[in-house]
Amino acid sequence: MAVKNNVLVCTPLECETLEEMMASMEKAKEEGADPVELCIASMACSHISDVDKLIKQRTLPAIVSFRLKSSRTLSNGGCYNTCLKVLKRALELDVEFVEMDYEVASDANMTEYLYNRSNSRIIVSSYVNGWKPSTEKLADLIARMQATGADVIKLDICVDYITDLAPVFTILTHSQVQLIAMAAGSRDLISQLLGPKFGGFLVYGSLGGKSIPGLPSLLSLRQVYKIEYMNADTKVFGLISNPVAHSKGPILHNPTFRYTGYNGIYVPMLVDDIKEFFETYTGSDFAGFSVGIPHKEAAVTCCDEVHPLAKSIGAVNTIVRRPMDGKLIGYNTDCEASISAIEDALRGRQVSKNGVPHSASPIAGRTFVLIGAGGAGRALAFGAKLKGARIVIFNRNYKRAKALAKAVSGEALPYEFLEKFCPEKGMILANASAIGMEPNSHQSPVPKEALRAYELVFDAVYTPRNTRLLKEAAEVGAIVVSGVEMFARQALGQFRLFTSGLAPEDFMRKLVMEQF
Ligand SMILES: O=C1C[C@@](O)(C(=O)O)C[C@@H](O)[C@@H]1O
Repeated sequence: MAVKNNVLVCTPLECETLEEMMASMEKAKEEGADPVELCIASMACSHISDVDKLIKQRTLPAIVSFRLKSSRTLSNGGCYNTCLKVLKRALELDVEFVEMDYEVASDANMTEYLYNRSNSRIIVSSYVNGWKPSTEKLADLIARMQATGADVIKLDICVDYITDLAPVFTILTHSQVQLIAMAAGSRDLISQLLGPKFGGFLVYGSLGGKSIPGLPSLLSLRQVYKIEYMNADTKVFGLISNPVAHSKGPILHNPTFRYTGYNGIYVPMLVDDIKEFFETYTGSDFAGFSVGIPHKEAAVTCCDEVHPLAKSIGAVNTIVRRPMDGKLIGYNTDCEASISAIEDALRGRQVSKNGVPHSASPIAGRTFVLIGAGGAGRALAFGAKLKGARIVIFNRNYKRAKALAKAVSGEALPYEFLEKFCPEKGMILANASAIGMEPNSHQSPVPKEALRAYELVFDAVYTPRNTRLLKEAAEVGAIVVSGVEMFARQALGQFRLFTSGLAPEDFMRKLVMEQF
């Protein structure tokens, strides 16, 4: 049985009135918050007098904070005085935690209160903004903040790239003082998700199931990531992609880690520069990666060794750090996943004369029309070629289409010809472009009438499950194969590589059916 850590999960409450604060607190309790942060600066001026009541009636342990920068209605001078008043009162009322900006904690007016506090623990916070964090600079800032008598130090960090978080993790790991690192931006989600692994004192989650940039939802922290079970030995797996928020990987891999008893976490990583990412995160803690758009081709050059199939495809969607020597090994699980999904669907229909399914690939000798020449397109093209199909490629960037066609001895045609392309009936169509993906689910790469030329239509897009392309293909009588099928199969292949052989296929399939 896994042991729980003692990391606190907190949700900040920013409400205008006492009633709203109380109602949100109840909701936070239901969603699994340990303490709530009562952000008093968010309360309207006329309700500040309710702070006493709010603290006394709280139903969860609380952090009372007054962030000077976010005071809703008060002018600067009034704001500062109100801030001191609120924090002093919170100390008098012995609230569990009182949080204050570094400049407030350094104010002589607070010294006596800080010194004479009884049970309240003091969180001193500072913004790390406008400079790139380094371990030296962060350590220096922490030392200065500690001198105020803080029990806990909080760094409110603003970074441009996911790689800027590496020194933050180093500081979290080595800090002698209890530390909170809060980085709120779309590239910073892992600052909260991995906080418990690196020894963070507390992490934040948002209320109401909504994750806002940089802040995972409380519900996902509790139900998907189960971060209360994370510890220093937890291996980190991540999806390197841009965009990344659409991925269902976390809701598939995380429960599967727990089901198999593997101590791992799978997190979305919004990465801009994959090369820089691997130059920065070199430790064995970062054990494996899925690679999504647009990095699958560049990923090949980041690996120390690449599996022959991935090498010939020229795209990697899975990277494992080999425990023995730390080398990065690249694989491609998209190819087998997509081609086997198409084959199985065709086999469902194709039965030989004596009633036994054909053993040869049902793709062999067929015309395979491919839209897209990126990482997923390359996997499909090479897979179809291996099975003996004739490949015709359409891609908005014609040069890329031609290069891929050359590599698979196929043909590239200008994108405008796609709509009218109908050399024969009964072809196979595969969309490996992002057309039709949420939020553009009203789009389809091929008009409905043109779909009559195809026996089977496959869409690599899996959000939504039933894309417009697939709906229209089904309406004209084609066999349809959803990207969800490919997603499930490629994820199973990844999980096997991540864990050196675990492959709970039935469990993963059931999850996909229930959750997608
Ligand atoms: O194409 C996909 C989907 C994916 O990017 C995701 O959305 O989770 C993960 C990749 O590994 C895979 O090849």
